Amino acid sequence: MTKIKLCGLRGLQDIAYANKVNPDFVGFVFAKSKRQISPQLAMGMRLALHKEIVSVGVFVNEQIATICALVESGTIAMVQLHGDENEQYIHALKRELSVPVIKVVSITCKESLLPYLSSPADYLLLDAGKGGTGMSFDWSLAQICTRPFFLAGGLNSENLQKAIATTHPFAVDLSSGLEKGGRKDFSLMQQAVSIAHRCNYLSPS
Ligand SMILES: O=C(O)c1ccccc1NCC(=O)[C@H](O)[C@H](O)COP(=O)(O)O
Repeated sequence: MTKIKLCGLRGLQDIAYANKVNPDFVGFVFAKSKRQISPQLAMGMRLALHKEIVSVGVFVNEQIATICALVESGTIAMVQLHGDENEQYIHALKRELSVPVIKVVSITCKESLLPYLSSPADYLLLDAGKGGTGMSFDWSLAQICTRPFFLAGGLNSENLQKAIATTHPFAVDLSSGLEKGGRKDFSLMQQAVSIAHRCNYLSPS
């Protein structure tokens, strides 16, 4: 089984869909974006979400105190850093928190991953660009990733199986590919979870 994160959920309807399709993770975007939600809405969504599903907060160059408040309130149980956060920032965050941290790497060339292979983050997330863009990168560039990673960037139910077979991720992460008319679509969410959970590839550990 490959784990799956459904990112950019924006309201209680999306949570009702997630509870039915049962992903491993859902993502709440707190960064400035068309998918940004408030801490108050996120807390309401967390309360409505099944306990077994992990809620991940997505941030871009956020104040550490803001992230800590969301973890301490129980709104999120994992942190995704989608900006220019360096190792010093991640060490500082990890001194404050005991939840797992994901550092996003934007993959543009063969060398993109190299500086992150020894990152203090618990996981890397390989993406194509600034986040939630629906763009893919060249999956062959994931080959040098010697640690468990999330694969993201332009994934959808058409290309998901091939992406998993090519890169062997710990988990996949989708947002744009789950949307129709800018809103999450139940049947796209259901298809994506079913494909990921049927695939049995493990990333290196
Ligand atoms: O979704 C956004 O708008 C967003 C904005 C700023 C930082 C991150 C953001 N999203 C993160 C994600 O949705 C996923 O981690 C990933 O980038 C999936 O993207 P895609 O499936 O290509 O839409």
